[in-house]
Order: sequence, then C-alpha cells, then structure tokens
Amino acid sequence: MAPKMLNFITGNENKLTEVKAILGDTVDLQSQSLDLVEIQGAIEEIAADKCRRAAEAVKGPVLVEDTCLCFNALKELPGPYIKWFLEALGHDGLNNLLAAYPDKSAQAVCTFAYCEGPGHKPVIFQGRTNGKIVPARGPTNFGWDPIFEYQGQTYAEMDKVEKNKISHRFLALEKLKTWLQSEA
Ligand SMILES: Nc1ncnc2c1ncn2[C@H]1C[C@H](O)[C@@H](COP(=O)(O)OP(=O)(O)OP(=O)(O)O)O1
Ligand SMILES: [Mg+2]
Repeated sequence: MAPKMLNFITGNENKLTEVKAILGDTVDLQSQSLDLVEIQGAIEEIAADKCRRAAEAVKGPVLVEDTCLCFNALKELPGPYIKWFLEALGHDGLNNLLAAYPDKSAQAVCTFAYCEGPGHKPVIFQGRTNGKIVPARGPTNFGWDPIFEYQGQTYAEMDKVEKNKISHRFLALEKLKTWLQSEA
C-alpha cells in the first residue's frame, strides 16, 4: 500500500528543499533531521541499510536518500564517499584527482529508499545524470554543485527550476512518484 505521507529523514537542508520543490503538493512530505550511520558497499546496499536504520530510529515509515558522485575515470569513485572527499579536498582537490586522466566525465547518482517500518524491506528508486567535472563555477552553497557540469552549465549556475527538471534527484523522484501512483 502506498503511504499517504512521507517522512523524509535527512541531515541535509538543501536536499530537503529540492525534494519539496520537485514533489510539490503531490505528496504530504514531513521531515526529520537525523544524521544516520552510512555503511560501505554498493550504492543500493548503503541506501537500503540507511533506510532500515531510519525506520528503527523513528519506529515508522521513512524515506531516505543517498547521493553519490561517480568519476568514470576512477571506476565510479568517490561514489558514496563524496561527502568525505569533498570535505577533505574541496572543489580544487576533486578536480586534481582527475588531472592524470583525459576523461572528466562523471555521474550524479541519487538513490531514494522507502520502508514501511522496522523489519520491512526497503524499496529503491534511482536516478542518474551524466555530466563532467570542471573547475568551480557559480554559487557555492550546495556541496559539489559548482564542479558538476551538465550541458554547458554547472548545477550551481543553473536556474533551480531548470536543475530540478533534469537532476539525478528529479529522475529518482519521478520513479518514486510512479510507484506511489501505481500503489494507490
Ligand atoms: N547536488 C547535490 N545533491 C546531493 N548532495 C550533494 C549535492 N551537492 C553536494 N552534495 C553533497 C552533500 C554531501 O556532502 C554529499 C552526499 O552525501 P549524503 O550522505 O547523501 O548527504 P548528507 O549526509 O549531507 O545528507 P543525509 O543526512 O541525507 O545523508 O554530497
Ligand atoms: Mg549522509
């Protein structure tokens, strides 16, 4: 059964803002701020595990999201560890990681996981946007957005409405919406 209300558990306000903007009033979106433990492993496993932890923490239905930035020349690393790479290396350091490689292409991957409550199996919805890593351009208020270029513009340079029409998060939420409608 599709939930009437989604409780999005995240410690990241920018994510919450984008999810609200993309879902609009199609869903009743609640939110709780929790910084959940994230395991190592495949992207889907990390999201599913994060979802189980969130369901245990709030003792009810939850939606979580995990974002990865995958450099193709680096066999998809930093991937789920982008948060720590970004904190340690900054935008210049992330560009420098690719200095030895001609291929600057990257994928922004957004994985949502929904779970009905403790003990239930999480359902996964994933979106991927292809782009490339460039020296930072545009406002610096959202993580790696200034170094991820999509069709000539970085995410940071893009108009928010335009970004939310093509982003990895939009593509994943389209799948979530389709699932919610099919279960209704
Ligand atoms: N456009 C973007 N979309 C999502 N995350 C981004 C973006 N730009 C930068 N980031 C950052 C935020 C984090 O440092 C990292 C993603 O790590 P992740 O664990 O998914 O987020 P988080 O820890 O900030 O929130 P959460 O509490 O939902 O896990 O990438
Ligand atoms: Mg996190």
